[in-house]
Amino acid sequence: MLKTILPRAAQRSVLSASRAGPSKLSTAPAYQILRQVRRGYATEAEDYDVVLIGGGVAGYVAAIKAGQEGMKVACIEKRGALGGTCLNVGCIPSKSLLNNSHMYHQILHDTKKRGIEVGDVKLNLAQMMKAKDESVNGLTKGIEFLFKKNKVDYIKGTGAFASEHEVRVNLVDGGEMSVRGKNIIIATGSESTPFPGLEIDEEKVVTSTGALALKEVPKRMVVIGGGIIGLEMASVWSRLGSEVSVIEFLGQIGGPGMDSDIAKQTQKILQRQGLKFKLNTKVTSGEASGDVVKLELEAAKGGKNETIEAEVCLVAIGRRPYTAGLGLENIGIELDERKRLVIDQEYRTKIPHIRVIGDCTFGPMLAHKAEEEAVAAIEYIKKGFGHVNYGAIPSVMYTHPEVAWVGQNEAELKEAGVKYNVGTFPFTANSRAKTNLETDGMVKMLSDKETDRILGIHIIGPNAGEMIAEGTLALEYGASSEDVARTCHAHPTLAEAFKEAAMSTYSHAIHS
Ligand SMILES: Cc1cc2nc3c(=O)[nH]c(=O)nc-3n(C[C@H](O)[C@H](O)[C@H](O)COP(=O)(O)OP(=O)(O)OC[C@H]3O[C@@H](n4cnc5c(N)ncnc54)[C@H](O)[C@@H]3O)c2cc1C
Ligand SMILES: NC(=O)c1ccc[n+]([C@@H]2O[C@H](COP(=O)([O-])OP(=O)(O)OC[C@H]3O[C@@H](n4cnc5c(N)ncnc54)[C@H](O)[C@@H]3O)[C@@H](O)[C@H]2O)c1
Repeated sequence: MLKTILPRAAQRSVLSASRAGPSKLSTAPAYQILRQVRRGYATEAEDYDVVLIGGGVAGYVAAIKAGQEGMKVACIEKRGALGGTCLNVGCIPSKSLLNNSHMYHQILHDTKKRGIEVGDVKLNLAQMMKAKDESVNGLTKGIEFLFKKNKVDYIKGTGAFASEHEVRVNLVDGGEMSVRGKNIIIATGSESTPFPGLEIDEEKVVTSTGALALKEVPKRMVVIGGGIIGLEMASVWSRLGSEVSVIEFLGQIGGPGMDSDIAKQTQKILQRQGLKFKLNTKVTSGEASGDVVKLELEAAKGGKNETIEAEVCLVAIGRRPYTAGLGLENIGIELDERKRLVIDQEYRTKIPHIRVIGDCTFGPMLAHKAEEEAVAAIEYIKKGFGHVNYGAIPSVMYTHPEVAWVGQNEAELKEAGVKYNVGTFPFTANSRAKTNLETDGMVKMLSDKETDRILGIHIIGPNAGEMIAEGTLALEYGASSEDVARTCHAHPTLAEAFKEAAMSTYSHAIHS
């Protein structure tokens, strides 16, 4: 049973406004909540089949899927907009800035050789940010539309467990309500891991959220962490004119999963674009003083120390699950040592009707992984079976060129003692890449030495993020490299490089 509890002040405002007549009543704050309830943001109906806490990719996809399955569903989201990190401060705004900063950089440095001479090129950062915000707003509103279409009740507020079946919600517009769920799914996502001692103000010391909304191009930017967030944001601001240095603790960039051959090529290309790297280097401390941020650096394996200064410092050392204020103590659910909610293969916590999906539990922190889990979790509830192949989840870094991979990399195969074949094909030998004057990069394929089954695909090159879909499908269907090599690919396309890498894995490529 859903209860709408209005604060005393709000009750008074409804009462006095109702005495003043209908025009005053409709603007009273408490009436707005009731109107939200009637509009479908919340409902006075009975218990829900499924309640989602969190309206990010995991939560909103699960809510829509549950609606499609005919279940009575509510989704509680506290940020005042649907789509979570991905749509509001992650995938979408970062790709908008990556795309448009690339166009700007290309017009400045690349079009002349193509026979396109452009006059006075100017950056209008405010307009670039506006274009980003418009994409975000359009997409988040689109989810609200899908909620209505699939009869999902959208409750704007912060949810916390009152008991195993009841979630208390502090509404964004004031007031409280409680919802009961036969099933409750936690999808509360993740947050940036802070760097000890460096206070985030999102202006000088920023996480990705601040880096997506800087008001001017900093003269210098220092990035702590050469993972995906670090490299995507470093690319944006370097293209727009900042001198960017990336400090990475490990001996290679790209974060976990990137094949080391590909990581080396990526670093070379990004260096050519102007990025500076310090690998095997640990940031030990930092502070903002006056107009600059100063970081103390130390060689990871001991050695000389140095100081680096910049106008803006981006902290990009990973993300951690977010479960603050969820009232987990009220239901006795615990976190593991990395603050992840512990679940079984069907996403169930130790309280079986409470499940967890997305960034706040195990696995890569990726939007498409969250989406797969959302569909599977609802299928487990509705039908008793679901499916996610964790061995075939692609990763894409949207730098230029893009870097994409799926399956295992060479170091992982070596460590597991698996015998494998390697095939590579460079874009310098691909006709379409040559005509497009975009020849940086290669496709690398790894297959089982005995069976030829594909084990991993690693690409750096133009449109790698699209091309990896073919690799993911091949991996999902258990294809051999010969299967791909014998599949006809249209000419002239970049995808021919994928086919030729497969040919080189099981036999020989034609064009190299
Ligand atoms: C800069 C950046 C770029 C990224 N780019 C990509 C990319 O290109 N591709 C990709 O696959 N992934 C990308 N990611 C990762 C992707 O954003 C996450 O994997 C994805 O958002 C996870 O979805 P989620 O639903 O699990 O969590 P989230 O998207 O974090 O959503 C969780 C939601 O729950 C809400 N919430 C939390 N607690 C409560 C509560 N108690 N009550 C109500 N609501 C609550 C939060 O407000 C939030 O909206 C990027 C991340 C960042 C930071
Ligand atoms: N395109 C995408 O799919 C995309 C884009 C952005 C973010 N994401 C997701 O967001 C998550 C977080 O991204 P991220 O880049 O912050 O994390 P990450 O784990 O990918 O990279 C963090 C890097 O920081 C380094 N590091 C840690 N401490 C350090 C220190 N003290 N000094 C120097 N280096 C240090 C680590 O060695 C690592 O390489 C990732 O899981 C990623 O999947 C995905």
